[in-house]
Amino acid sequence: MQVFTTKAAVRDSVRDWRAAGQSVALVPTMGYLHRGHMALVERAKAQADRVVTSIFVNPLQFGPGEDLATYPRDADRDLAMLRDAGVDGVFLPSVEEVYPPGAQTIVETTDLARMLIGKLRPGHFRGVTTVVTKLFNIVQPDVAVFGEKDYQQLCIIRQMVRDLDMPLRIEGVPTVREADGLALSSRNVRLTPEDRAAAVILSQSLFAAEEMAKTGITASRLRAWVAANIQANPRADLQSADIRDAATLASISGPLQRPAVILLAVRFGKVLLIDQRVVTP
Ligand SMILES: Nc1ncnc2c1ncn2[C@@H]1O[C@H](COP(=O)(O)OP(=O)(O)OP(=O)(O)O)[C@@H](O)[C@H]1O
Ligand SMILES: CC(C)(CO)[C@@H](O)C(=O)[O-]
Ligand code: BAL
Repeated sequence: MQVFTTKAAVRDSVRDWRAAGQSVALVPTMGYLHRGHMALVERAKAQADRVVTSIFVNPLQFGPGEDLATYPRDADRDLAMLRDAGVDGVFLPSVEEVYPPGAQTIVETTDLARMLIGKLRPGHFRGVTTVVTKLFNIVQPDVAVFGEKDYQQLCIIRQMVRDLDMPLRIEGVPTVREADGLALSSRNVRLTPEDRAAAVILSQSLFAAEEMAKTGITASRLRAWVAANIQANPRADLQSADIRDAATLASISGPLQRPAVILLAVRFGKVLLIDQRVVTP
């Protein structure tokens, strides 16, 4: 496995692979890897001859007062996991390598980036789409793999690729969960034991809502039930609970007619957890 710290180094290797007729998949991450990330790597391996994983905690997607400084990091452990998984290259750049002084250009989807998590974290998705565009341009993959856990992020990236005619395919991978249902997330390690136990309320609410969706309940009632179920837990500080069209993220309120996605953002102490579930009528 090669570890690249510069854009030039990753480009050189990708050029050699391409010259040998090989296809390339990219798995962008912020590191502190877990089984969810490894599911993305497995999907990438099934989609291309070569797999590059990037590890970069992107300052541009963190707002003032967010957890950039305390975001969990362990590059050695990450590299060992990626080597064991048979990844070909890891792009592990410094902030200066990605953002040389004087950069001015941003990439932004308009409507999709302002709703939901975009309201809770203003500017967050502009940081994501800007860095993801840069990663796509640096690595030039045939396919890039993202998790459905960050559902809005996945929708925004698909929209960006369509809107800007980016020449690659986007693959989404279902959320990998702990045995009790909690979605794996790098931030889970920052939960206190009490909050870790309480955090199961997200997936429990989503799984219950999935069953309720089959009974003809309206979208507004389902949203209200999920919100109330989470608010009944004294440790959970509900930030948002929404039900949207699964394909477009448009608001819905009446009887469910198409697949819908329930999107949750809940704070436990200082830790913001998100989760989602697509439900079908
Ligand atoms: N439990 C999971 N199952 C599948 N994919 C996941 C899971 N968790 C994260 N991913 C995906 O991994 C990629 C990198 O995400 P990231 O490095 O931010 O990890 P994370 O665990 O979501 O961290 P955090 O939510 O704490 O920022 C994203 O495409 C994300 O959707
Ligand atoms: C896609 C991403 C790697 C961009 O920094 C990040 O938002 C993430 O880890 O989901
Ligand atoms: N997985 C999304 C990255 C972030 O929370 O900033």
